[in-house]
Amino acid sequence: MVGMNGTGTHPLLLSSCSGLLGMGFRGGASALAANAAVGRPVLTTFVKCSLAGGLAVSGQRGFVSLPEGAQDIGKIVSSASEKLGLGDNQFAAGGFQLALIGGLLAGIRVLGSHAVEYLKKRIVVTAEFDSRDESYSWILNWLSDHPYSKKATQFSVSTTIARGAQKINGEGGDSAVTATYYLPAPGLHFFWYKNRLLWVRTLVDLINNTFLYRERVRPAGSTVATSGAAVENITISTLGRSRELIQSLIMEAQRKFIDRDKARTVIFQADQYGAWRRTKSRPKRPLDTIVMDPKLKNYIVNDAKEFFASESWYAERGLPFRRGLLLYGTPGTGKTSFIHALAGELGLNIYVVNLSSKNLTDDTLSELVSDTPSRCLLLIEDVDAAFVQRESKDAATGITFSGLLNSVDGVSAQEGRMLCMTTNHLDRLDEALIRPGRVDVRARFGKATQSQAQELFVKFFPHPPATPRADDTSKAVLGSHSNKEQGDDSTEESSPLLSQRTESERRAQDAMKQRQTEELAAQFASAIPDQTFSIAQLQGFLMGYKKTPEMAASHVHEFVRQAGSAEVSGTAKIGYDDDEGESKADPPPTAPAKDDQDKQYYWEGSAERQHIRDEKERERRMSLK
Ligand SMILES: Nc1ncnc2c1ncn2[C@@H]1O[C@H](COP(=O)(O)OP(=O)(O)OP(=O)(O)O)[C@@H](O)[C@H]1O
Repeated sequence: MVGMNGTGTHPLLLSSCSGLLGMGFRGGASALAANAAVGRPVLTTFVKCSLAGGLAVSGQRGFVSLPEGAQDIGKIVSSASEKLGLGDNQFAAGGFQLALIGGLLAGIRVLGSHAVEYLKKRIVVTAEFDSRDESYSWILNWLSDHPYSKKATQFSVSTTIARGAQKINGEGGDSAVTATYYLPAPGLHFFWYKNRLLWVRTLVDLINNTFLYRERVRPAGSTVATSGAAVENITISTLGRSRELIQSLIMEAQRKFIDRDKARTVIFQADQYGAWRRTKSRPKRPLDTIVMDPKLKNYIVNDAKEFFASESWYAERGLPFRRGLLLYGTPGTGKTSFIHALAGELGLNIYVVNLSSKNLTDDTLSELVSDTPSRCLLLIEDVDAAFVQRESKDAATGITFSGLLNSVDGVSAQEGRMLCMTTNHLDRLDEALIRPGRVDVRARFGKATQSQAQELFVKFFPHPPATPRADDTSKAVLGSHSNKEQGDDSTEESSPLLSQRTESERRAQDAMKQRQTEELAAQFASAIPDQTFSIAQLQGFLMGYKKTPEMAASHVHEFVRQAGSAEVSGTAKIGYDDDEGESKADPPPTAPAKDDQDKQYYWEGSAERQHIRDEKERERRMSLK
């Protein structure tokens, strides 16, 4: 293509060299800068410019034969250089020409990319989702449900739906199998939504500079310490100028995500970076699974409901829209369980602060509290754990008592949240922490009364529902079919009668079982000394007899005699419950001597224990059959 001249000096080389020297250097530099700005390999552009410049000049001077357009450019460029008086100086002229052409091309390129951007904005609607925002989870969840993700040949498998550093671990699966999400693999994906073509893409990985379409950028303002949390972006685009389609997609995704959590209580905890992290979600715990004084239960629930419904009442009086609840009492009496049930009843999520965390400082605590959503339960468990009165219990705890007070009701504290604190030692708390305004309701959770023990038993062994089961109805229908097949004409009339009889028999059976359970519950409760055992202890005992209420009722004396020994209940705990708290029980009549306790397995070899174990073993074998 490129011709050679007879003088031995290659004009193209001459032109390129002169481009680097003299005036051309500046032009080349600006071309380089322009090209760097558009993100293209600079060297390639430089070579292209040099070639074009060289070719144009060479064409003008007759060294090579060039297409007409290029020759015209060459003519314009050389006439311009002649006008500037550079015609005689081959180096200067070549450099000038190169700079002019390079600049021209770079200008065209920049203009071109701006034009493309402009056109894109005019004809493409794009929504961007950042993994630091909750909307990112909506979109991932939506994408994982979209038929495209189920059919895509390139897909990612995940047991989490990530939101920044937050993971939603395997929720939705049963206990044995973790839930799995299928997501389109990183890259560009096209799919249909409401008969319109959409495309989703994640952007270039800036850290590794690889072509992954996945953008990982350091969160704005983050320090090196927080750089572990990479940020990802997803964009969804469609042709057109109306945002309606994408907005409806976002709303659908949001609804789906919220529906997914509707029957669950989501629990957030502070991570080491001082940000809330979604740790788990649980099915909502019904309030009636909590065994406690019904008056107290209703009082707290109604108080909380009233609080969340009276935002304007607080605003009118200039009062901070906050409420504090303190639950105190012996371990295992249901304080935490009640807060979970309360959150379920109110449809709120729980944000848990662990005051003993070494990463927590006054600043992070204050940030965390102000970052809670406007409606939530903020839970501080074992609030006595970090402080004894005003003194920090553990030097490693990064918060001070005044930091805690400021966080819970300082100016930056979020409005609309209910602060729930639990403690086993009310007496260890500083009055300032629990003064009215910070704590509005105090509730004591005591050990089980006899009637609570009875209630627990009935709840633990629920009597079967009195409604007909689906399989029985189908059995009746099946019966009518098989009789028909056998040519029995009377079946059509007798089938409803049959099902009616089955139904009334079942009701009678259910009623009998219910009576039996209640009798056993009464028997169980009568053996339990009042306010001696926590519900958790009683529940632990019942766990040993999950399917045999009769045995639970008959062995309860043993349990009481051994003062709540978990061995009797079949759990792993060994020895006596050493809760000195509020126990009003007399020392257990057959309590072993201290020496025996030290041996731990003092009951080994006892004939009675052996009998119980044999019975349990027999039961276990029966259940396996
Ligand atoms: N009043 C109760 N009603 C129903 N279940 C209860 C009750 N009290 C305790 N339990 C059961 O006992 C276990 C422990 O309860 P929970 O953690 O709520 O007690 P807690 O008072 O918060 O204890 P701690 O002070 O040690 O944190 C849970 O499995 C819970 O279901």
